This record gives sequence, structure tokens and C-alpha cells, in this order.
Amino acid sequence: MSKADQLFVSMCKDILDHGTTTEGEKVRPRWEDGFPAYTIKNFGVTNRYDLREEFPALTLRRTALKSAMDEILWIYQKKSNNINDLNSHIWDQWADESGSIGKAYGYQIAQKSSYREGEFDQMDRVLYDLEHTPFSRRIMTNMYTFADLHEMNLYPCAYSVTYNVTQGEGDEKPVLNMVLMQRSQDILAANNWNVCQYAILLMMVARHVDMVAGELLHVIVDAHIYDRHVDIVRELIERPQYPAPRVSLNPNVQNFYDFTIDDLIVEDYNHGPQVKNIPIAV
Ligand SMILES: Nc1nc(=O)c2c([nH]1)NC[C@@H]1CN(c3ccc(C(=O)N[C@@H](CCC(=O)O)C(=O)O)cc3)CN21
Ligand SMILES: O=c1ccn([C@H]2C[C@H](O)[C@@H](COP(=O)(O)O)O2)c(=O)[nH]1
Repeated sequence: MSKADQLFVSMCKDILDHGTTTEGEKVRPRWEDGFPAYTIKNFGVTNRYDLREEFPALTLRRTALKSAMDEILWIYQKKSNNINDLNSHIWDQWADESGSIGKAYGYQIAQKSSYREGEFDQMDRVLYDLEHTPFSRRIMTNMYTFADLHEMNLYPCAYSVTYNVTQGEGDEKPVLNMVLMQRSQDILAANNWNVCQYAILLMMVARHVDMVAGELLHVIVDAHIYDRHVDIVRELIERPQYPAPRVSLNPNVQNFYDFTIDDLIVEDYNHGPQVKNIPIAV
């Protein structure tokens, strides 16, 4: 049984059984037909995934791992905020005529700041710090720039990543761990999508600095199930579970900037049927 399935099922049950509803409150998101998109939510969910044990893909249904990786490369490697650089259509509703989603995601990662050693953008600084001062407690990226919020079509949800290195006594190589801070999470549409993409990011960065990918700690402030997702979630969590797939990176690629979605190797991914046409609240 995949551990990611077990975590997902218990998180969903907890939200459905003990969550609070926003029904009747003033909420921002809408369904396609204009109705307000209410949720059942839990405040403050934390999930831990150990990549040394298994890759955290759901098997209840298939997570589109290559599309998820494509989006993470779009943000952290291409540092783009334009949907024309993205292969999937998941951001189409939030883009303007030029394809821009505003000063969000990749735009923020590309911004340079001055350091004693010179100018670095956010991702280059992470790689530099991990190479030069791996035990630093200051290795992070953050896309929640208050001054730019008015120019973002959607405020960043998974907005900050902190990297932390450990080296235990028998560890051959240092272990790279990550905390992902997420202020808001659409559990059905994007929970496992976000988890798998940051797991892949952790694996790529660990490869670049010759470390072992360790734990991913996912902190979710508002973990919600949308009203029109409740029945789908109830069905999903009753499905059979399978062992986690084996997911690895092409062993010939070392440099973070050289990875493409073709370098993601997915083996033995058994999963339940896809849920078609999940409505997305905009
Ligand atoms: N309400 C809402 N939920 C979200 O999850 C969300 C937003 N809004 N706004 C922006 C992005 C777009 N996100 C999305 C949207 C759709 C999928 C989705 O449908 N994924 C499919 C596979 C898509 C593919 O194969 O390319 C899936 O089956 O998971 C994933 C993330 C996450 N974000
Ligand atoms: O990577 C992502 C991006 C977006 N979401 C979800 C979380 C919320 O349901 C909406 C955003 O609405 P806000 O009102 O701005 O919170 O998108 C996600 O889960 N993961």
C-alpha cells in the first residue's frame, strides 16, 4: 500500500468528518456557472513523506507526474510566468491575452537580489548555498511578495520552500530535506499534484548537489474540499490501494538546469481509474 494513499485517505476523512464549512460566507472562488465555490476545510494539516522509503504518488487514481514535473520546471527552472512555456492547460483560465499570469510563480523565482558574493536569483542562490554552506539554515525560496500581489492573477498557494540538510552517523551522503509551505490547498484537484511536484523538485536539487533526497514536510494552512468535489472524494477514498510506483531521475543528468520531463522514469505505477472532468473553481 502506498503511504501517500494512507495519508490522503486519513486527511480526507478528517476534513469530511471534522471540518468546518464556508457555506453562506463571503468567498472569492466561483464555479463555471457563477455559483460561489464553498468548501469544507481543516485548518493546519501537516504531512511528512520520506523519499528514501517511497515516492509519494497516489494510487487511488493516477497523478499526471510528467505534467506535474512540467509545471515545476516552468516555475523553478524556466522561471516563467507565461502559459506559452507550459505544456498543460491548467493555468489557462488565469492568464491574460499575452499568456501571462502576472508577477507570480516563475517571475518571482527569477528576481535577483544582491548578496556579498554578487547577484543571484532565488533558485541560483539555493543551489549556491547548498554547495557552499549546506548546513546553513537560511536556504529558501519565497514567492509571496506583498508589493507585487496586485499584479498576480492568483496569489501563490504553494508559496515557500525551505531546504535543510542533515547528515546522520552512517549516512554516506548528506540528506536534503524540504518544507513546503502552502497557504491554501484544493485537496482533490491539487494535493497529490503539489506533493509529487515538490518531491520531484527535491530529487532534482539533491542530484545537482550530490545529496540524497530525504523528507518532504508539507504544511497546509487551509486544507479544503470544494462542495462539488465531496462525492468524488467519498468514492475515491474507498478505492483499492496499490504499492507506490518507483520514480527516479535519469542517472546521466546531474545539473538542475538540464532536466526535462523525459528524465523522469516512472515504473510499476498501478492505479485506479482516472476521475474525468474534475470541475476547477476559478
Ligand atoms: N480551485 C483551484 N484548484 C487548483 O488546484 C488550482 C487552481 N484553482 N488554480 C491554479 C492552479 C491550477 N491547478 C491545477 C488545475 C488542474 C489540475 C488537473 O486537472 N490535473 C489533472 C491532470 C492534468 C494533465 O494531465 O495535464 C489531474 O488529473 O490531476 C491540476 C492542477 C492547481 N491550481
Ligand atoms: O498549486 C496550487 C495552486 C492552487 N491551488 C488551489 C487552492 C485554492 O483552492 C485555489 C486558490 O484560491 P485562493 O482563494 O487564492 O486560496 O487554488 C492549489 O491547491 N495548489
